[in-house]
Amino acid sequence: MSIINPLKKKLSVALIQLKTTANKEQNLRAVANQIQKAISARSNVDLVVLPECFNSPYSVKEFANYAEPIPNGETTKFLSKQAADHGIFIVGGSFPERGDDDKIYNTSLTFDRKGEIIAKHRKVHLFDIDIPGGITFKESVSLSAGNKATVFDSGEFGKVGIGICYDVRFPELAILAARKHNAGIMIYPGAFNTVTGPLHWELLARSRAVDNQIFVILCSPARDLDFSYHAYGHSLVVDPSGNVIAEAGEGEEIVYADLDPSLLESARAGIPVTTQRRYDIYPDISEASKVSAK
Ligand SMILES: O=C(O)CCC(=O)C(=O)O
Repeated sequence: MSIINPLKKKLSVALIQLKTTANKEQNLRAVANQIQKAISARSNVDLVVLPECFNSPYSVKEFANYAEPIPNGETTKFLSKQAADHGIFIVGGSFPERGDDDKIYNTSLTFDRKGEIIAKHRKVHLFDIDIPGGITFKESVSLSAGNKATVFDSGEFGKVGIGICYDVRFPELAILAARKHNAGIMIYPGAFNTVTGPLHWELLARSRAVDNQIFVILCSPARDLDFSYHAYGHSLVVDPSGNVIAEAGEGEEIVYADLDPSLLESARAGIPVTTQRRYDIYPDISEASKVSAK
């Protein structure tokens, strides 16, 4: 059985883990500086990834105040120009979008080397949790959920799936991207916290990678204890065998990694689950799980 390798060539990525302030212009300036820094440090960077909510505080009270239309808002134009000026792909973290329906979404845009938007993902699973003594957060107070899974075709290095933060807890998005669309990479801008981060951040990234034998990238804001929401940090890259190949600490940092197609090939050749699945005995898992969720 021949191995399908969706990653067409080696891809050099830079994950920008930075602090977010309440000042949007300052946040955008900081992103521009960090992108410049990444490109100067590694001239071969193909793809830059930013964190969830990199231009606004991560707060249900603030999303509406920072929300912008797409594509005519300031942040879209800024990211497009950064991608075109540097000739790189950018997965633009996420920022609050004001939709045509006047609802607010947590949205991630991806740009190609010319600055064109090639993907738009609205977070589909809103972060509504309540852990007594731990953390309570309810994005649905001010955000609406997107209603589609997102995969883009980069052309040069194959297909890539996008999710945002809490989306990583739902294996279905990565399964769809990897198995239906043949994506070799899942990228999740995220902002886990100091309660669920230590428990699940790395575990979930490694799980999605091993489930599908793909690369998984998670990019977080840096931790800022002066802010109400304490992001976990630890932006990371996991290879298709589940190894963490690059990881940040908690502060501001740029994480670099090369995604090497041979790692994907050897993971799939050594443990050939991609060719051993028994679709005859699990023909429609999503129908079955809908029943159990009732
Ligand atoms: O799933 C978690 O524990 C954190 C999720 C989160 O912070 C988010 O979706 O923004």
